[in-house]
Amino acid sequence: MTIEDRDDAYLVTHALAKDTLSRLRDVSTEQVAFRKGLVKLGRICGYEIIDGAMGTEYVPVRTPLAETTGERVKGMDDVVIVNVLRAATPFVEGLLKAFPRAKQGVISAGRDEEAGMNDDGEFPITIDYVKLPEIGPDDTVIVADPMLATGSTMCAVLEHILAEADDYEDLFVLSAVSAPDGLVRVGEEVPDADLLTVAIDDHLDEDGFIVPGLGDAGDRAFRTT
Ligand SMILES: O=P(O)(O)OC[C@H]1O[C@H](OP(=O)(O)OP(=O)(O)O)[C@H](O)[C@@H]1O
Ligand SMILES: O=c1cc[nH]c(=O)[nH]1
Ligand SMILES: [Mg+2]
Repeated sequence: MTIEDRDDAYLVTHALAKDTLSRLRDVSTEQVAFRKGLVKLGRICGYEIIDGAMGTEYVPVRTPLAETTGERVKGMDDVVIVNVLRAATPFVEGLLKAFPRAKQGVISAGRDEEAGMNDDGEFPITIDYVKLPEIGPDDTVIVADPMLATGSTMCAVLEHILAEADDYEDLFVLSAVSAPDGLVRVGEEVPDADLLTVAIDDHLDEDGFIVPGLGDAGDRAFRTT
């Protein structure tokens, strides 16, 4: 397993995850390669969640030659993936390669960049659309957003999810790059969530961007400015 348990989060340490994230960070990686990189990273993270959190059960298998015992991943039909629009869309596309039968939720959330960060390091968040599947006690819920900066978006998103779902098997917050501030904030506000990320970066700049980070993930994937 290539997940490292730290005090503030679980780190996905798979070599391919690090390689893919480094290409995403590169300023010369253009839109198509950036989007494909997010898809790839989502798939790798999905496999890591399967390996680290889901486990297998024994099943009888008949090969062309004999009866034998095989293993099957448990709980693949009890997975909920929440796509935090918009930057998570390619990331979720990759996750769905690992969890093809996942139930899917969508929450459209955006930071009010014009209002800016307040003195507590928080952004006002606008939530425009929420559509979630039914979430039950057997479900592994994965809330995906490639960037966890101040944590304002994720806290607002989790508030909506928890208002509709009070019982689940596991709740993962999955990001590609996290800032220490965001991890602390989400960890304090939703202690029940397991925070999973590929990298924990150094700090936030005065505009609330992760440094070194990878810039604005939504803009780079969707070619907006
Ligand atoms: O932790 P926070 O400080 O809240 O920042 C993280 C959020 O910022 C980005 O979204 P953005 O608001 O840029 O929307 P977009 O996905 O449409 O680009 C990113 O995808 C996160 O949702
Ligand atoms: O660094 C950041 C912070 C928020 N959103 C992004 O896309 N990048
Ligand atoms: Mg953005």
